[in-house]
Amino acid sequence: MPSARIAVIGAGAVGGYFAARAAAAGAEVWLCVRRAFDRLVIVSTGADGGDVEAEVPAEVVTDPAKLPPYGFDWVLLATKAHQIPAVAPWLTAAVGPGTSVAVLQNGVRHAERVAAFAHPDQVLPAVVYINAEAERPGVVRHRAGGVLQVPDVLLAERLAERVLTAGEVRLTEDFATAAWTKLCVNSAANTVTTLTGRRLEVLRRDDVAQLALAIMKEAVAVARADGAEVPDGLPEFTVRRLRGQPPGAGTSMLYDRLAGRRLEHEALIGAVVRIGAEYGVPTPTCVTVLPLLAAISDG
Ligand SMILES: NC(=O)C1=CN([C@@H]2O[C@H](COP(=O)(O)OP(=O)(O)OC[C@H]3O[C@@H](n4cnc5c(N)ncnc54)[C@H](OP(=O)(O)O)[C@@H]3O)[C@@H](O)[C@H]2O)C=CC1
Ligand SMILES: CC(C)(CO)C(=O)C(=O)O
Repeated sequence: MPSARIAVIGAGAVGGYFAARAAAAGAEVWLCVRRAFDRLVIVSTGADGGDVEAEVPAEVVTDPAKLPPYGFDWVLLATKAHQIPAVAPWLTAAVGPGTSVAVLQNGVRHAERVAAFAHPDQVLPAVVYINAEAERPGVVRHRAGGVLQVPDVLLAERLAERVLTAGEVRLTEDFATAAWTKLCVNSAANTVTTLTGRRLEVLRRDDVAQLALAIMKEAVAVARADGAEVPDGLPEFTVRRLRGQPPGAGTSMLYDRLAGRRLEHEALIGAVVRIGAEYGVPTPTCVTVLPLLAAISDG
């Protein structure tokens, strides 16, 4: 008897990695995909520096009508934020009255994104700490991390007990601050890597680090206006930490640029600009770079 039956909608880098963790914890895993693949493989770096591949036991389905009718305990939603409308048929098919929905995405105000599909009591927003890249359908390269930060509510305890492990689900009493803290990081890291077309090593350039700091300082001001208690020194700490990421580590938005896909900029630096405007907090650096991302994304 599996610990839980879960559907992963958005079986890319994040969805693929946490699908693997859920399968390892004994869950029955269904991957809801649009591009079929035979098997999900997680690639990591072994002690000798070579690749280690682990195959994940999971069902792969390409048609929402093919999902089992008996209902899922959990949906792990791990598309990009702007892809949610496109996966509406999957959400409609997979979410029933007894289903909880974990939203594994960057940005803030996660629960609002799935309000059309699930009651707020069924939704668990999650800040994702990982560095992973979907190299092709069914193949995820995991470089670092693998922790979800979630509100300290009953659903979170259930996720830790039945789908993942306690070490992978970190509870916080102030989720808004957690989400904003991560958004401050993404507003800068994802932007400078995507604009330069380079991985996080680009932050070792002092001029690029200065741009990242300017973006993050604006994001911190907006976060605080929105009630988040982001720590002092977050921008400087973040640049130091990102400079130390493993070789090859990029950002989820850079991977989209490299693959010629639409970008997630509106949910990241775009959210800083929009919410800043709501509070009258100026974000001149973010306002300046946002159209560049939009131009890359929309052509
Ligand atoms: N990658 C990372 O290291 C991190 C990412 N995040 C966040 O996690 C979230 C997910 O990012 P990430 O995993 O990198 O993204 P990916 O692009 O790797 O994965 C998204 C997945 O969603 C699938 N998808 C999109 N539209 C559909 C559709 N209509 N039907 C079925 N599947 C669909 C994509 O399929 P297809 O392959 O067909 O496009 C892809 O497999 C984002 O909010 C990101 O910001 C947070 C922390 C780190
Ligand atoms: C922090 C970072 C850059 C790690 O991958 C991330 O969240 C992303 O790639 O979106």
